[in-house]
Amino acid sequence: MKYLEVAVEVESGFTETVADLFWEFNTGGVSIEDPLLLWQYINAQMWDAYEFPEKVLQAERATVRAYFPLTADIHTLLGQINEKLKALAIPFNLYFQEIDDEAWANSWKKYFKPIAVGEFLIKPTWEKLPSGEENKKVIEIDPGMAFGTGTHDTTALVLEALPKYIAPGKVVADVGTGSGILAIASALLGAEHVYAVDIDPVAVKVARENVILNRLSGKVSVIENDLLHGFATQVNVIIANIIAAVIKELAPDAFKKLTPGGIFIGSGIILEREQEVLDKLLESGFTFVERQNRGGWSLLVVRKE
Ligand SMILES: C[S@@+](CC[C@H](N)C(=O)[O-])C[C@H]1O[C@@H](n2cnc3c(N)ncnc32)[C@H](O)[C@@H]1O
Repeated sequence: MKYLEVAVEVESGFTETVADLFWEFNTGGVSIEDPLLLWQYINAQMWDAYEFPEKVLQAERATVRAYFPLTADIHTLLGQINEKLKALAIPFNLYFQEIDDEAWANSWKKYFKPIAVGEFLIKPTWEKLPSGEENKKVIEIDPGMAFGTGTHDTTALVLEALPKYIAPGKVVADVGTGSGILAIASALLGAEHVYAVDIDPVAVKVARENVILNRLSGKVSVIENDLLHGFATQVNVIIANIIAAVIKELAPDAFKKLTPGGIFIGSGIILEREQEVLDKLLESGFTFVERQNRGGWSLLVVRKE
């Protein structure tokens, strides 16, 4: 299948804003080339400068790329993206080109390096385990065209929170699993079984491959489904890193599908909508446990008493 790659050049501080705008348009994937961020990792000696093209390291501005299926209404979509970018009132340049999906899958690899988040070390399959990180729980990930390399604040917030809520024996549902990263992390923390659910068949395929890569096929089942509709099993923990509106939609059903004492972890909530999502969770019967904020994103944890 052919895709349209839409590339937007902006100042470093605006990459997440542009990425969020692309997610609003339901892109299948976003990649960010940000020279400032690369230099932060290089200066912290986590990554090596020689691994990145000179052109990217010396670039004055960051580039955010997103991918959309090349369908008949692609020109309308491009027009809408252009209008939304103008409304942000920030300087930008917009480029686009047709690509095949293989090129897209590979575009992630250039900038995805091993990264430590909480107790975990997320490692692309093609990289070696860095020395000094041997005591971390290693998650091998090849994100392909699915969301979830661990570098996004919404994923990192969940990875940091998980050890508090997942103990050996727990049964977990990871709704909106993307690359499967949070389901794999839950299994590594000792969950008895994890149901990893995604509505996107591409994410389901990628998550299944990552589960096999981490030798967790017996512990993680990847299911193509819309949220938890028709899902009959009661679970102890539900994780959902999706977006505010979808978490609100999921809240009443999540309450029903948790056992007493069960925990719901919601992420991907923009800060402006945190209270609205929390209100919906409380209205669904949950009690508040904790909130964490980073980079304009909120993570909410609630319990079914
Ligand atoms: C932001 S990504 C999160 C990926 C990964 N869990 C992480 O934390 O990095 C959200 C995922 O939710 C999935 N999704 C969106 N709406 C959904 C729905 N109604 N049911 C199931 N999955 C959904 C998307 O396909 C996408 O893979």
